[in-house]
Amino acid sequence: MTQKPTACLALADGTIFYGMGFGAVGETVAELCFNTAMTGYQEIMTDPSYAGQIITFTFPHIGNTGVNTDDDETADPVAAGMVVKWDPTEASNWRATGELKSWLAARNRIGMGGVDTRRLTRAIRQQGAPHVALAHHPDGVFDLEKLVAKARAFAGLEGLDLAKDVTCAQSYHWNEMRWAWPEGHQPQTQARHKVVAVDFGAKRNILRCLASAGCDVTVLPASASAEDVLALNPDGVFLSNGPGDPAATGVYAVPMIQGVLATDIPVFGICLGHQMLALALGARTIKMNHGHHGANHPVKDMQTGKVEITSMNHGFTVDSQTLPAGVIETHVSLFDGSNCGIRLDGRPVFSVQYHPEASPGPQDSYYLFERFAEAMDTRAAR
Ligand SMILES: NC(=O)CC[C@H](N)C(=O)O
Repeated sequence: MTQKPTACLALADGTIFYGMGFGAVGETVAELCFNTAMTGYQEIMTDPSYAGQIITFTFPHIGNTGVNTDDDETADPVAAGMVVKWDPTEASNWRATGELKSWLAARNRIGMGGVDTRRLTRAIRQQGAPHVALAHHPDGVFDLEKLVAKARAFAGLEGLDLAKDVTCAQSYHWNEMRWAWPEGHQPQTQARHKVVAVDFGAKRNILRCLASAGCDVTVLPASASAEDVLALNPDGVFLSNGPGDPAATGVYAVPMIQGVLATDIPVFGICLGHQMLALALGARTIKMNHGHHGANHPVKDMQTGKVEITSMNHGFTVDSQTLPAGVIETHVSLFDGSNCGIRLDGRPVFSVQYHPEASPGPQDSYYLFERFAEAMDTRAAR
């Protein structure tokens, strides 16, 4: 780096990384993770599950496709900041309607380029997701001691209910479908099933996938009780992804889920929804060393032996050792053997740790939305 650094990342262990700031000016503290996806930085930055985290992108060219008005997974970026190898260049893509840098600045998020992201990623893998302070000051003046102290003072994501910060304020209706079709799948143009989706920080493409599988979706805030959910007389209940510690959000969500499980209504959960379904069934969740964040994670379907390439974003995991009798492990990560899916024996209740809606990522797992719709068809036919 020949220019004077304008950004600085301080890890709680005292390690300092310098780079060039972009986006918003200021300071922020968070947990640091790395994401290995080669595309989809806009979807990643706006995934509500990233609340409380700064993302290191291992793919070096971030920003070159700009930003557009279609790819946000929620209204604002939710990740606390981004760290990249190269300073983003000007956008060059037919879909671009703006530049990453000004988009980040307008949304008050800090970016830092010119970083040795390989070294940083190794640090994350070795020490576990570190607590960090990220500063962007155009004058290049940093109080390093204060930044390290800020990073140390950050308590981390364990025990944090962040779903309450990113859930919708009020219930709403969703019927927008996907724009593109995964190969071999057909859109269901008739909404056949009334689904309640409980929003712990839902990505828009999940709601689109539900609509595309034939669901008429009513989204409820995370604080919804079982009575609120059942009052809508749903054909199926969906539990969304979301940020933070599943055990903390589970304090109020688990009783809701257990109330739903007392009926015969089909239930489908993704990521945080998967973790909290597991909690509701009596399992435990634990914090991972550095989590899984990327768009190429191989997962094995334990029933068929088939491997799916999946999109992932999680820092907690269901401890498969604690799955009670009657809860079947359906999917397992081929990277580390961690749990990636469960189902309740003999019941249309299932969930996955990964993201079948992709955004970004491969479309291998879209069948799960259709499986949910089929479960509702089966119940209706009884
Ligand atoms: N994408 C998600 O829903 C993330 C779930 C949870 N917050 C985790 O980090 O494990």
